[in-house]
Amino acid sequence: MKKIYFGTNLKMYKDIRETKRYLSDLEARTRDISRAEIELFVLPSFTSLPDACRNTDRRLIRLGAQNMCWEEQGQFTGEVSPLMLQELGLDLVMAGHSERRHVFRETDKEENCKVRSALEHGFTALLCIGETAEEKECGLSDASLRGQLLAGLDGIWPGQAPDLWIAYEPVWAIGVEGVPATAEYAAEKHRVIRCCLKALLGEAGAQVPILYGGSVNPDNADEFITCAEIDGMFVGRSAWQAQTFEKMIRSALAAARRAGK
Ligand SMILES: O=C(CO)COP(=O)(O)O
Repeated sequence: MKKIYFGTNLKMYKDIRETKRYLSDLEARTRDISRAEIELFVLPSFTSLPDACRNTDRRLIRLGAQNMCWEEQGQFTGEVSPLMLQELGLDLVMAGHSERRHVFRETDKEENCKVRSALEHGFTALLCIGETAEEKECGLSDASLRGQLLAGLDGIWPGQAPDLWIAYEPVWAIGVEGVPATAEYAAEKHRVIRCCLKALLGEAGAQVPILYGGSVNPDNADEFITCAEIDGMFVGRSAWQAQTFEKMIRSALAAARRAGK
């Protein structure tokens, strides 16, 4: 029985009070699901993190940051350092979300610095990768994914693989304008990613969880999760109501087990 990963990125939504209410609701609703079966995580806004950390049972919901600076301290106005996140006792740090790469123009090199720093500071690092619509149209999806992995994981060694998660989020599939990938397409790209992880990290690369994200919703989650290649779901909009997320988790988990996962 494989552990199934379910996570949500709250992006720039929910204030401190809303985040607190959401987390306690999600915690209560999913308490009975064995954490040997699922890994549940939430990435709130920076301002909500201290309160979220104080009030959440971290055995039930792991908490992470949506972004982080790779430097410990210095003249980096507006950035949040790994030491500051360590103070909160966070579990994970995300790097390379499509909105960071494409709205804020972050580079592969920067994502790599963040992944390295997150791992060095004892966090689980969640590296997001995904091709753009143009790359897909030009048949460059696989090359783009390989490139982002090669650059993003530069300097990472197999011993660090147990603390590494990957999210495959095609840029064209994310957000209100996004069109979800078909499960078949997502599974195919997960195979490309797995192959690359093995080439980079050897056998340790075979164990790194790969999550799919991009317009996951209650109608398509079961189909994604029944694919052998897909280890979990990374959800935006459809997870921001605890009740909807709970239903999605229960349904997807049951579908995964029926599929023999
Ligand atoms: O960006 C995402 C998760 O990080 C996905 O967002 P949506 O599920 O809203 O498309």
